[in-house]
Amino acid sequence: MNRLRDAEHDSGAVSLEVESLKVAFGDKEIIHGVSFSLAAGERLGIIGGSGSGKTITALAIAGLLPTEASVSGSVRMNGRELIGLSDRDLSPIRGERIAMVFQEPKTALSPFRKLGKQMTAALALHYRLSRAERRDAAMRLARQVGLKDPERMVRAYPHEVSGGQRQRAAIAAAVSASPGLLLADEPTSALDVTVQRGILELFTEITESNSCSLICITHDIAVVNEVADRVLVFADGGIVEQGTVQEILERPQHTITQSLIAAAGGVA
Ligand SMILES: Nc1ncnc2c1ncn2[C@@H]1O[C@H](COP(=O)(O)OP(=O)(O)OP(=O)(O)O)[C@@H](O)[C@H]1O
Repeated sequence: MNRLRDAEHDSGAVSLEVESLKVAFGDKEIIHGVSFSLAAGERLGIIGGSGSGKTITALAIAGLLPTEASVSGSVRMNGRELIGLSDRDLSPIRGERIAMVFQEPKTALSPFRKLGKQMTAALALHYRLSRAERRDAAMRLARQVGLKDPERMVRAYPHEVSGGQRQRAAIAAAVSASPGLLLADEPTSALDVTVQRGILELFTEITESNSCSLICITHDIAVVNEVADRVLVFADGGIVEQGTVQEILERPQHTITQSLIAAAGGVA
């Protein structure tokens, strides 16, 4: 297990500097020159209505845009420019340092593989693990993400557990190789309200214990209030407002922000 511990020590939250980021599909520009920064260890919320460009911005940072997209501007991770790097140079940087969690863990997890295998897939890719090492790692991850009865969980298939348990397993898979940045896109939208809070608390715990930065995309300002220090408000492919969560909740300037707060039933 020492190699796994080394991997953990090798970790560290990453910082981002995004400047004049533009994304276009053909001649249609979708993201119109977005600039923001993320300090190492910071938790940033990105809110905005449907189609405002939140997901495309996150995918551009993670280098996961479809090939037909064209990107310009600058994304520096820990000071290193990522835009313009070849796929070969980019994939180890982005692949190992950034992990994503999506809305529906059913799509992130294969229905045919046991959760323990899936939680440790990224680790197994980087390290030659014995069966016992991999099992230990799965149990450790299951405990870390608060999966009760980890023995059963690591042997279960996704359809045998609840939606909240699946999302915990997906989070375990995402953080297993100690990323420096976790990008979560609507991570609680598919879950019952009762399990949402537990998952949001898990994000806070995990970013602290793993020394990891967080970008959480959501249309729900109550989610931002739970997990983020600072928030960007997106509309029409650009940032219309940004500030600390408290500033945005107490003094929203833009009508979009005001309507997102109203939609959440006021300040959570
Ligand atoms: N592959 C694509 N080709 C062309 N346009 C695209 C493509 N993917 C996304 N878009 C467009 O980019 C815009 C921004 O989409 P994006 O998914 O970033 O919005 P979003 O803010 O995440 O919204 P939602 O909350 O609905 O997911 C939308 O108008 C969408 O139609």
